[in-house]
Amino acid sequence: TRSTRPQRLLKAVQKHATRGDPQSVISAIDHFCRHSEWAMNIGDEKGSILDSVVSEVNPEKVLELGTYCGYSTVRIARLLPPGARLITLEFNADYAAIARQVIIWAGLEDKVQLVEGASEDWIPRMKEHFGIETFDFVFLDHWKDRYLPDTKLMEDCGLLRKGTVLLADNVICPGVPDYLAYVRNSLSYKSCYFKSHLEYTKAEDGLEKSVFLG
Ligand SMILES: O=C(NCCCCc1cc2cnccc2s1)c1cc(-c2ccc(F)cc2)cc(O)c1O
Ligand SMILES: [Mg+2]
Repeated sequence: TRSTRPQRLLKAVQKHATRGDPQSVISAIDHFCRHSEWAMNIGDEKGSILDSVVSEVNPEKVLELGTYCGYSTVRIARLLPPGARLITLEFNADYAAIARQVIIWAGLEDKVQLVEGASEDWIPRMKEHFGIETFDFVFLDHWKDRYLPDTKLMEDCGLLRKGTVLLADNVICPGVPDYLAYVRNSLSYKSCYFKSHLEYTKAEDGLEKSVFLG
């Protein structure tokens, strides 16, 4: 039967990228998505903003909600200091299988723990299952109607500390209006918007960076 888009994306990585070279994996995926088939990776333009925020935070403990093919996982993990850890949640088992192989091709498997399942099931288990106290950086890129409930769930589970940085993708397209209203109006967050474009297109999109104030 016909291959899936993530399978074709992985083939492009294995054909054009150099094993152990994260930048070549990033470039191969961006080339595939720009010249062959669009896919919902954060992309190179928003990806550069992600890189700058990750470099500024220099996190030890990272949570990514929404792995997809592992593009942003590789972008983040390649910037982490030795000993830092990234936990990434993916709901779709087929996407997770592709992402595992992309992460291995990039040579970043030692920094990344990919977990299959729903955020609402795993967030309450982070402490006892992964020995996590709090996260330094959280990247939200999963179901857009889960950004707000999962942020409140992370607050309630004590997973955020003074200074934890949340970075949310797609705050314009597809859009997360309830989440934006919350982080921009809550006294517990200092929030700012990074205007950009929907991956590989001219449509407006952007990232919202929100610092938890405790
Ligand atoms: O849906 C998007 N991402 C979410 C898929 C995640 C499913 C998961 C749920 C879940 C639950 N628990 C744990 C892990 C996970 S992973 C998405 C969509 C577009 C887009 C698509 C069409 C379009 F015309 C314009 C934009 C662009 C983007 O950048 C996206 O990120
Ligand atoms: Mg996204």
